[in-house]
Amino acid sequence: MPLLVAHELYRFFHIGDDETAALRGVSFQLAAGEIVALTGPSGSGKSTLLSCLTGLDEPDGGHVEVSGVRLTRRSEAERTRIRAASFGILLQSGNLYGHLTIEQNLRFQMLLAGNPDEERLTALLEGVGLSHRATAFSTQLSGGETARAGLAVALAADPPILIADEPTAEVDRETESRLIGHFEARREAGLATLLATHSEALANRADRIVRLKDGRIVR
Ligand SMILES: Nc1ncnc2c1ncn2[C@@H]1O[C@H](COP(=O)(O)OP(=O)(O)OP(=O)(O)O)[C@@H](O)[C@H]1O
Repeated sequence: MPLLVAHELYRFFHIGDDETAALRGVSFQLAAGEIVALTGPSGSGKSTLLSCLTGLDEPDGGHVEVSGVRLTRRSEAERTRIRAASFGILLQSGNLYGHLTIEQNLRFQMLLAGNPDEERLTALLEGVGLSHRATAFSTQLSGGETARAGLAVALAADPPILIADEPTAEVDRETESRLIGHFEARREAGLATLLATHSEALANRADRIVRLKDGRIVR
């Protein structure tokens, strides 16, 4: 059974009299042990799709299932519960609490998941190359460091599904290949990973590429 299923998702945004159809009937599946790259031009609907898949946003039509459980059209509290149990999420910004240090952010995420583990915390920091910045606050990090710290937080609870929006947007080649190593380790462990990316290097390492254009999947 696929871990994540989207059935015919539609999402419209209105600003004044203008309507943007950000998603126009997107159906999609993600299986355990799979890395899928979501690509498409700027404005094609990638971030909107990720928000709907994780229940951070509600689609106007269609629905999402996570491990066979409907996520769409539930209360905020229920969506939050399902999201916490199933997803690690890396957004383009806002992944870290600014008043906590990087290691405190990680520890907090592990506590929320009910699984504090100092060894894992150390390994995660090492894995994203931030051991030396463990006690820094997010406001003290560069763009690339912020992205890597956000990824460590998203990975902290070993989520069955990792959803990452542009995870390698601000990192150098070496760091990008290190992050790809993390995604491949998740595949080996039978975990699912969905990455929205403009990086060809990253997309080419995925098992499958799903392309969006004008809110639709193009084959
Ligand atoms: N909250 C919003 N209000 C109005 N329009 C929105 C909103 N969010 C997204 N849109 C519009 O929906 C369309 C899809 O946007 P989305 O951010 O999903 O694209 P994207 O493929 O992730 O782009 P990028 O690669 O630049 O991040 C765009 O036309 C965007 O302007």
